[in-house]
Amino acid sequence: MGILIQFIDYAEDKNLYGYSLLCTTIALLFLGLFLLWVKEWSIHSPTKLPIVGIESQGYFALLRARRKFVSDGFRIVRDAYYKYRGKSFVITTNSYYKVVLTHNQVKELSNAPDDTVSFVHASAETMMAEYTGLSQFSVDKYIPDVLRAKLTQNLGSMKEALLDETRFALSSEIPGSATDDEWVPVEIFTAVHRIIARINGRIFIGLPLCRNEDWLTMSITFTGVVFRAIEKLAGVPKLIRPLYSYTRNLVKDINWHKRKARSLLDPIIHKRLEEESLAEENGAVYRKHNDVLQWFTDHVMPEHRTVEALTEMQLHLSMASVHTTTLYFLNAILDLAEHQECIQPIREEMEAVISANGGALDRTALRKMRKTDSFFREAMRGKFALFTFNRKVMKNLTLSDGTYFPKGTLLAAPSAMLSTDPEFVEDPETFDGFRWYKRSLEVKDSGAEKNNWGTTASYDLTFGHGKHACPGRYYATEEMKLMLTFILLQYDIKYPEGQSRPVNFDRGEYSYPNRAQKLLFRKLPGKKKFPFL
Ligand code: HEM
Repeated sequence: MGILIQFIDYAEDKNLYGYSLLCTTIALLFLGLFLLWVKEWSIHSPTKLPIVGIESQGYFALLRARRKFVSDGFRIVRDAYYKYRGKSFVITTNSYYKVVLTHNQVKELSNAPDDTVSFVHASAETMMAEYTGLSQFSVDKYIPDVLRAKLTQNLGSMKEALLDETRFALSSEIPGSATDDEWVPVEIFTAVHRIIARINGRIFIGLPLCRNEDWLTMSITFTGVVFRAIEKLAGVPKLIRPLYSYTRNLVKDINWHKRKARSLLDPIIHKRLEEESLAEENGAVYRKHNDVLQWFTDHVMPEHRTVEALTEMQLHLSMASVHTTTLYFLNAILDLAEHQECIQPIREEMEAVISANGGALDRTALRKMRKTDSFFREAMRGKFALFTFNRKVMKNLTLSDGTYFPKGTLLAAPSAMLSTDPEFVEDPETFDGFRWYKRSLEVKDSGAEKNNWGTTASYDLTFGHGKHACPGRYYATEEMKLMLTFILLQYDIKYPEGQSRPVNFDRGEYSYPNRAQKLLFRKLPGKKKFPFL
């Protein structure tokens, strides 16, 4: 202290007082930043639970653990899941600590109020919303509210649009064979991605924009652009993220997509709004469009009836739906091409239920395709995502088993582990396409729907569970069944000679099928089996 006073006296003498004050301020600032840095990059847990994935103490060990999670996250979580069986633990992912919940804890939290555990705040944090600008409309809950209130209920009235677009999408993306005997190679990832983006576009924004190539490309690429920005941000400490994001202009591509999407939607939204107000002025009835854009327009507060807000919601919707459904369908079709023995029983069931339904492919027929249902559900066990049911604790919380979570803790359920745990699934290592179908035959009427694809449980979390369970899941499952029906009633599929189901590639929290894989398609001989094809 004496030295400091002497230094200040000296500085005053030498008229250096202002200069030394500046130096001290800068030094304190750096000290503060350093302490914040140490806090973020030190090994600590939000709770007293064991931390997994870190091999030793110290800053560099934590850095290594975060990198390791990206390459080996599935294995690390699997080892810990069985080591601490029935108990929760903490994992350091590439950027956060997350508490990994048990299925009983998922059950307890599944309908907890949003001011206790929040889905939206967890998404905003993990999607780095403050940099990527992705929180604005999810916080308003417009998207899930509209989907819950309108989408599933309107699937019946959208039947013709769904059939029309599926037919158009398949004929556009799957090349026809010249002769019935010819096998044609199809880049299956690209084809499925585009088919799903096309069908979603028809339901989300309608004709003609859904067939616009720019819109199609954007609804496919937006997710990748956002996730690339998130991955880059996750690799740098929180402290320098604002500077990093600004200097690297990470949101440049996101903003470009938003501008482009706005320019495409602008004339459509304006036309619709003008026609509606003209009809109102003339006392005429405005015939509303039957698509998600119309439902959003009707639902939002007046200040959000703008091109900017409605476009942003459409981009969010693409992000929630296009990649997820593509990865799901891709896993299933790769499994189906491998399990040739399942193709004919599924095809026969499709033909039988459609014939019994008077030749119509509608929701009633789709619901009765229980072998298809079972196959899809089996295809996703242990794949897709390491975690779902992501939540953020909004106030200090103690669960009934005594586990304590301080405010701010991020929670997640190990969905890939639960769906491959022998406690919940008999003989989990075996792929059995008709597992859930056989189970549904064993249980009597009321229990049968538990085996339905799309029904969630605390140990079956592909679509999450509880009050935030995916509101698009009934649409997604019907869309995928529809696609598969169109494929199997018109084509045979198989792997190119000498190839078989490629193993998925795990990266961080996600599991990806091989995107370069080709499948061979061959037109079935004879005339079309049903008029809707
Ligand atoms: C196979 C495809 C899909 C999968 C695997 C999937 C999976 C999920 C999961 C795991 C969640 C979180 C649930 C939770 O934490 O409890 C979720 C939420 C959500 N999904 Fe999906 N989803 C799919 C398709 C779709 C589609 C097609 C749409 C839109 C039409 C959609 C819209 C949403 C929305 C808006 C949420 C947020 C729900 C909320 O805020 O409460 N998803 N989805």
